[in-house]
Amino acid sequence: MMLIVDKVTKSIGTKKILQECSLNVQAGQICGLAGPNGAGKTTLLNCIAGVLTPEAGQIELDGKDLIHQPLNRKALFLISDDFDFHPFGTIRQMKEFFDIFYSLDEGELARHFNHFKLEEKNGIYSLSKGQKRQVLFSIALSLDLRLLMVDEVYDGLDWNVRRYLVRELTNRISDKSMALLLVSHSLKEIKGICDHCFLMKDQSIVAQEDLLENHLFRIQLVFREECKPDFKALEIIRTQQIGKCWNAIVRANEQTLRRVMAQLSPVLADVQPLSLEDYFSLMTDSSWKGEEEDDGEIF
Ligand SMILES: Nc1ncnc2c1ncn2[C@@H]1O[C@H](COP(=O)(O)OP(=O)(O)OP(=O)(O)O)[C@@H](O)[C@H]1O
Repeated sequence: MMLIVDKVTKSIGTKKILQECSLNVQAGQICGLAGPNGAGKTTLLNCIAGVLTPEAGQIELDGKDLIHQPLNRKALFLISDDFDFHPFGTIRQMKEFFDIFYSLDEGELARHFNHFKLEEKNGIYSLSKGQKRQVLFSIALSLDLRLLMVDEVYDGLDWNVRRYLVRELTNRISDKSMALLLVSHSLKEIKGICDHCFLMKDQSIVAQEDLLENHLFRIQLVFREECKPDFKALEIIRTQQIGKCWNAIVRANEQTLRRVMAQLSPVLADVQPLSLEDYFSLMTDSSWKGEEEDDGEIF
């Protein structure tokens, strides 16, 4: 595992923002990080990047401690959604600022600046929000990184810039030397570029999904009488019982699913493939029970 975030806890003032938050990212992965407003996504990125120091937990990149060894952070870069460089500085000064800590590949940087028609002599104040992001992406793409994190990945960027960045970023990770962790509020955007997605809610990661191997289904079963169906052969993610009706979110092969459902012999059965949007909505809906919240008798 390349990035390991293990049980990270962070408070700001008296408020707990992250509570034993854990996630792992492998080299070559493009991971999305989604979740409701205020869930703690930005705080998590800031803890990984060293902008904030957690009070408990471990963060490692390639087995190297990121919390207490700042130099290990040279292998990562965070494009935050509110980066504010000295307003009277120029693009050149911004480049030189990052060059103090990182080693920029000047040729690569010039290629991106040319593409975006960015001139180093220009003042940061003269740039639009999207152009400021273009500068940061150009710098990030010119570094020798293991992990690039982007908060609000497409914020302020037009469709041509997005297409260019998707191409450049996927090229960069194709040799599996690097990974991406991208925060977005749009699951559509996440599905468009990511191969894995984490869902954050209430200060920690509550679900994750492989977007390439997505075999999620929502099943609805109605029985003659109230009962506790035997779902053992299926990987149950969530269940909800309303009288004689059982709803469940399962991860399964469709054939196995249909066989198990036939064995349960309900009066009525419905199977629907589950979209990521629906899955994450259900994971944030407290009327559904997770396996760990059950009394253990059913599964
Ligand atoms: N400096 C701070 N002082 C106090 N509380 C803070 C501070 N920064 C963040 N918080 C709180 O921490 C929680 C998580 O904030 P964070 O910005 O990490 O969430 P987020 O998931 O990125 O949200 P959004 O999707 O709205 O960008 C929020 O409840 C927020 O109010």
